[in-house]
Amino acid sequence: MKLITAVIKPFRLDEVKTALNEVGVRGLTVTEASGYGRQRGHTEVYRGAEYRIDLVPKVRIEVLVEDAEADAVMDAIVAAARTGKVGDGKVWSVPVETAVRVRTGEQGPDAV
Ligand SMILES: Nc1ncnc2c1ncn2[C@@H]1O[C@H](COP(=O)(O)OP(=O)(O)OP(=O)(O)O)[C@@H](O)[C@H]1O
Repeated sequence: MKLITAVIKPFRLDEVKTALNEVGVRGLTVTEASGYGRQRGHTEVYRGAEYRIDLVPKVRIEVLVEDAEADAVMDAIVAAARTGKVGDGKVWSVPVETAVRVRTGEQGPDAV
């Protein structure tokens, strides 16, 4: 299994959710976040306000997937989140040792 984490612009969330649904993702977690990337010296605009050398509002998406799904899920997030402008975000994945579905006790890929 892999845990895919994406930090994206909040206004792209609906597009990303739709794209994830289309590639068969069954669950996800969304959290409000803030941060900056390497362009911190540049100005980023969010809801008409300019943020410069400050933490810019983002959303973090976490998706637990089977290994075979990981590439397609990452590609879907990148394509749906991209505007081509600074601050579009970042997507990464890490290996996951185990997962458990609380209701049934299923473990491993069956729990995804
Ligand atoms: N190295 C990092 N570690 C953790 N979070 C990061 C990192 N880089 C970026 N982020 C998170 O991703 C958000 C979006 O990053 P951003 O798109 O600005 O990254 P970037 O790689 O500098 O790309 P760009 O040059 O297009 O701005 C940041 O606000 C921050 O929350």
